[in-house]
Amino acid sequence: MNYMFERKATDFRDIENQTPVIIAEDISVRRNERFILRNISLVLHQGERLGLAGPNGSGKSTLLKVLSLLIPPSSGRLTVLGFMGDGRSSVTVRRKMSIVFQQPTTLTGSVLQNVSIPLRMRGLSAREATKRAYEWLKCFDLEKLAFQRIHTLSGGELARLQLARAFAMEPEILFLDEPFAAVDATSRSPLKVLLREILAKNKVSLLLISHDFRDLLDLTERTLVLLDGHIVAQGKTQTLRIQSPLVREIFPE
Ligand SMILES: Nc1ncnc2c1ncn2[C@@H]1O[C@H](COP(=O)(O)OP(=O)(O)OP(=O)(O)O)[C@@H](O)[C@H]1O
Repeated sequence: MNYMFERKATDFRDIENQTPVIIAEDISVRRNERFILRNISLVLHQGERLGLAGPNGSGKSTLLKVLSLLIPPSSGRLTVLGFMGDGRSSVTVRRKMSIVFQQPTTLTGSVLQNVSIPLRMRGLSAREATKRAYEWLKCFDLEKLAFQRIHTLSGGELARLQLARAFAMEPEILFLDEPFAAVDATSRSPLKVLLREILAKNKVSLLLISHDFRDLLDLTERTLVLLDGHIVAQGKTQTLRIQSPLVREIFPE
């Protein structure tokens, strides 16, 4: 099968030598006597693009919430950007992360306000926030919609707005949970090309959840596969399906 991006051997950086930005050791999450995540250990390195795959209900979103310090694990150790995930440091650390959720989170108001208001809340002046918001709207081809009301956007436009807002915060870690779910097949490829270009220019570390293994092939270097809350396979995204019959079974194409 031909995927959109052919990787050159030189594309792979020596990620293992980069500084870890997330270290998760033996993380478990239990709800109502049931383990949603069990003994998860992983490392996300600076500038790495890591994919998270798995069937519905395998625990992907829960793991994203733990790693982004939105929910505490029931047990295990978590170090994010050098801080132990102990609650006290979480506000400082969370300011260095952006999260795009499966269900779009928007403010009321205009497209521009949705990008600039969070920047104002981070302490930027009105002028700086508007300038930076415009730059990112332009990057995602949304500047013509800057004054459009948020509820009038199409699903695809909303998806691009979520990404523009996430990048505008200039995060060190970017978490994307199914960011293309509402984007149709025609628009998906150009958006992924754009996203890949932006990621190449930024040092941001990425954790990307997608049901579509092609998204992971197009955008990530390494992928972890979850099944029933366990990591059942991991490795270079390009070779993972070839190497693992289980991954081929979960993602037949
Ligand atoms: N707060 C909670 N209380 C009880 N069960 C929960 C809670 N949060 C998640 N779960 C359960 O944990 C399992 C994993 O959910 P999660 O949303 O992490 O899976 P997922 O892999 O992201 O699924 P999907 O691909 O459908 O988005 C599901 O069975 C879900 O019902």
